[in-house]
Amino acid sequence: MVGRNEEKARLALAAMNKLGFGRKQATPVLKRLFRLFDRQWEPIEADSYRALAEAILDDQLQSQSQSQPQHQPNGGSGGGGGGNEAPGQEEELDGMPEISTPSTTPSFRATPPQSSSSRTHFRAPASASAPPPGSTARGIVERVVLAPAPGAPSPTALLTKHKQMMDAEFQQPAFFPKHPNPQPPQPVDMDASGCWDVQPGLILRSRNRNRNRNASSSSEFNAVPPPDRDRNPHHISGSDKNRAIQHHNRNAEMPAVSVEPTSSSTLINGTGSQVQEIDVASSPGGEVKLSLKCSADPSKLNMPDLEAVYKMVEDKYHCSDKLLPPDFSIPGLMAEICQSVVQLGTQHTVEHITQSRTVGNGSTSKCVEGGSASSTTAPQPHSALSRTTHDVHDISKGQENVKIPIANESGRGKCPPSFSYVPGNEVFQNGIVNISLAQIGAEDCCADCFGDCLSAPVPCACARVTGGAYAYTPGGLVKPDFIDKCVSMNRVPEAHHKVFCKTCPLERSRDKASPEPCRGHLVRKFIKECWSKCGCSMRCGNRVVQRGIRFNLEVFSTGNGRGWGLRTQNALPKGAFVCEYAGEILTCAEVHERAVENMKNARYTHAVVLDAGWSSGGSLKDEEALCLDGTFYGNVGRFINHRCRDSNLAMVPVQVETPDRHYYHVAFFTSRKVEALEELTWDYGIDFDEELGPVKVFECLCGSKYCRGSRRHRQRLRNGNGNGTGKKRSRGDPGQD
Ligand SMILES: C[S@@+](CC[C@H](N)C(=O)[O-])C[C@H]1O[C@@H](n2cnc3c(N)ncnc32)[C@H](O)[C@@H]1O
Repeated sequence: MVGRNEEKARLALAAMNKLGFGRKQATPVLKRLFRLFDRQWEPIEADSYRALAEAILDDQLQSQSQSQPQHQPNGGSGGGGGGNEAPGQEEELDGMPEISTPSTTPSFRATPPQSSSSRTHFRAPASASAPPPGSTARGIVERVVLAPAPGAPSPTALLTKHKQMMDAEFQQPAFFPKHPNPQPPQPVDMDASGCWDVQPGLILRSRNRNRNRNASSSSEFNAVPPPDRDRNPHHISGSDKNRAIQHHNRNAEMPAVSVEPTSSSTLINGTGSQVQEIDVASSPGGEVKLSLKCSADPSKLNMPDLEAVYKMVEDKYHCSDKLLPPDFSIPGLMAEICQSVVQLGTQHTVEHITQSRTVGNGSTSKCVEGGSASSTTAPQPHSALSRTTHDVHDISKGQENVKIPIANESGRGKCPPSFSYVPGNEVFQNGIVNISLAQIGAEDCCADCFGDCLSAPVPCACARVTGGAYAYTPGGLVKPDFIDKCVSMNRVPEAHHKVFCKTCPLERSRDKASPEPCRGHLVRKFIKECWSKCGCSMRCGNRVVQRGIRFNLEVFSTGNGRGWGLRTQNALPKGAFVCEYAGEILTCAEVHERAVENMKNARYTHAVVLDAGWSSGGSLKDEEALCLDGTFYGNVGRFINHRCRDSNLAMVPVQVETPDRHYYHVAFFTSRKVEALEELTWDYGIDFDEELGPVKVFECLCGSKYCRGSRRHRQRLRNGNGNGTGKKRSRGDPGQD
């Protein structure tokens, strides 16, 4: 074993030698690391001996700071830089071969410059350098280096980790960039205590690091001095709290930057642990120091092993299905680390990570997501549903025929709010959807057909719904005249036939005791597709919607206040099926309840009323008055934004599984040719002036010249000088109930 160690040590020292570290300097550090890593070579050899090189660099810096009188710790010998070893620890790597230092200049030399004024370091104030009273034990300094992430980053790649045993005298852990800078850095004296706060309570002044050196002691920081705003030229008000904040140190020579985590990155799990502070300090020499502060009940906290913390965080990310969650962010990752420190550090009171699998900015990873594989979604309150991460490469996670990426032009890793992707509708709770083969009579299907109904000489029974002619062309498009009629229904609803319920379930859902009179429901044109009882094949031209999305779509951030939107990657002809609006099938009453609840949480309910087949004079039972809610379970249809009048999509009710018109598919077809990358929009048919009690209608930002929901337009109507058409009912608005 000694022979193997000898050889390993020889190679390690040779590698260090190439970096300009002599044997004398490298050997003691190597010995320390060897012991620290339980005599394992793997962590030492990893990344071309990176841990070793960094530890040597640390030693160099430490020994330099030790040599500075103002930072000389009280007593104790120099640190590891000179290779001082505790007695009795020499023998571990006996037989280490002598390696001569080459006289040639190495590719980069990490040897510190001669004078302390020409090096860069971060150091605690002199007063903070003294070891805590009575402290003689070796402390553990644990460092997290956020490494640059070339290519697709992984949490493991982002975190380079090593631990370094340090003597108690080593009070000033130095922070380095990942690679030593070949150019000697500019002289910097980074007195962290010189950084001030601009936001008391949010960003704290740097603290006495020495207090937190004992691994088993609880965290203790210096009290926060009041901010000296007069002296701070960069005071930023609370409204700017998500921005990077410039701090200046007291002598205003060395800038430091403090970055607060965004509010979402501090939304952590039930342990209540959050990143209270993320400080980023930079020096003109290009060095950057990051520090995290999180807090836990000091009476319960025992500093956990950093490896365990890393493992906990890595486990969470591995659970996010190989890809990083789309809402991945560095502050989110830091939050995970803080959270894991606290969780592990207080493990005797908090269960291990099975309780919490949050990743990124608080989204729950897929591996614990309940999902919705069954045809009925869970009846628990949705506010309590766990959150789902999105796959930026395909928001449908493989559930559609095509991948539907989330375009992220801003490059900031932004992501749509969490919801569970379902390619088709799911019954929530009380809604009755009568889907049974027995219900499909001979008149509702074409059992005798074969192959493609569209190529048969006589249209089949399924075409009866569309007047005996198929709505689709052999090329799979909806015929232009059919689409035009659907469009016209949205553009001039008053010119189309409406039915009026005796007692309207929509009104009942809002006020059961004394519902308002029905405001009418447009009688829409349906398409009936062939289905299971039909004799034709799946390739029959009368099966379009049921075959799913065919065109390449993408979800994108509109960037103009309308949130996320849907667009096509390629040009689309008129009449092309884009997608359906899928979601939970709820009764109108259930949706209204949800909408009111969501409103309290400043969240819109994305629901569409399935009233296209409500018949005249009837009195629909509550459980038959259905809606589709895509808020929590939905497909890409939930991203289609509203555009007043000249939208490029038309909504068509399509019957697939049942002739019962209380339930149908809400299918979107292009109402005209659409250009590549053009946003896909639909006129929700909203009356923006309608009062819906607690449920608010959004202010329309569609930009159409026909816009009826902009603030200006509504103001004009209120002032009486608009040409409003009077009150009309909003029916298909996925932005309200
Ligand atoms: C079905 S969702 C559409 C997707 C949504 N933009 C998102 O980010 O999830 C409907 C919601 O989008 C927003 N929205 C849609 N069209 C809009 C428009 N023209 N102007 C302003 N907001 C709009 C409203 O908040 C509405 O409640």
